[in-house]
Amino acid sequence: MESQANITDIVNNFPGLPPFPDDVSTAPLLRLSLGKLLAEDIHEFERLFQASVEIGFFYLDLEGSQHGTSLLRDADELFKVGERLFQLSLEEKKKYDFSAQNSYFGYKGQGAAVVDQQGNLDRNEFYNISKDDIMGVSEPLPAPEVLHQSRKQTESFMKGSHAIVELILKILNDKLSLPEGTLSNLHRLKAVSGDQVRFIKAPPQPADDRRTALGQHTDFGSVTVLFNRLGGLQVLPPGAEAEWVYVRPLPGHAIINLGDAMVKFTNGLFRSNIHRVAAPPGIQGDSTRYSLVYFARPEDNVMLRRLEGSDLIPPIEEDQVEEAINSKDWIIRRALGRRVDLVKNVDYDKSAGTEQMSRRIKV
Ligand SMILES: O=C(O)CCC(=O)C(=O)O
Ligand SMILES: [Fe+2]
Repeated sequence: MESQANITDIVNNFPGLPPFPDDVSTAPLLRLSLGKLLAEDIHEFERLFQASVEIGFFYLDLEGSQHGTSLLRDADELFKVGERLFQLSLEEKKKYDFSAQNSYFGYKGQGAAVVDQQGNLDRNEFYNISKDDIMGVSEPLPAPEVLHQSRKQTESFMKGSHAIVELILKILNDKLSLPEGTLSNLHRLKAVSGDQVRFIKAPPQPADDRRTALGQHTDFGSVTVLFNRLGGLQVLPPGAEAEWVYVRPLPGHAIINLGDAMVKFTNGLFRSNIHRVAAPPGIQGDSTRYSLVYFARPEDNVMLRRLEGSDLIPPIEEDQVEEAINSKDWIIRRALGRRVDLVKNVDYDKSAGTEQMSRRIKV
């Protein structure tokens, strides 16, 4: 992996927010450029492939291309929407908790999910907006006025993020020498899928009781486009001896990571790295943390199994059994399986993803 020297030359902190401390360990993620990927820079394609195999997380520099700067503008607007959304009363927000209908769209209150095997509860709120709702592929869900008013911005952010996902999938498809369009045909913008935008708010935690706000997990889908501004996101690099390290937020960048579906499609060639959200480090811990995420997932009926057609994808081993599960069922199991308000006795392991495979520890 590259050293972090290449990020010291950019503006490291977000205006109006306390700085990320210099004395905590950070993940040396590759910093890729959207402009270079769009210009078909083959060295940049190679780095994307490398990041997908080695850790499954990287920064994407969005400055310097029109697509990137317009996505950054949309993200800025939606950060403001997220603040207004979470300011609504709890009573109002709870009207949009659709989990009882087996849906992971809408509101999730703080403390609704367990974050570890000990049963500790999460410390953040979510609001998930369905791509299909915004794109007119499904019936619109009830939503608070602030979200009705920002539908156009949400649509623009979704399209911009989805286009980045498509670009990444196309490059990885070519790198794997899969038949043209294999990956993008499983992620069509107008097909029914669990793609969503997520707003997250984590309030400051008491100084003497700072814990995990969002439990360790791998993302469920294919490609995640994440915007955050305060530290707190941590990744667990591969290997038995690995320790949690922070991902330092960088202005002008998205953090991109691969999810379980990409691990399954490539039978473990690509990684879906384990990550979690801890309290923001140092003086950042006194501020409210917001994130904005676009999760791209395979279309609902896509089976999550090894793809045929690439010599680079390892074959299924003799003692390996592939579970027959489609994208929709996988996501519901993972998204709702750790909800204490829905499941009587949460079986933490039953709703696990590809963590074991991603840790690259042979058992
Ligand atoms: O808030 C963040 O930085 C990460 C959130 C995350 O990992 C998720 O929502 O899956
Ligand atoms: Fe995540």
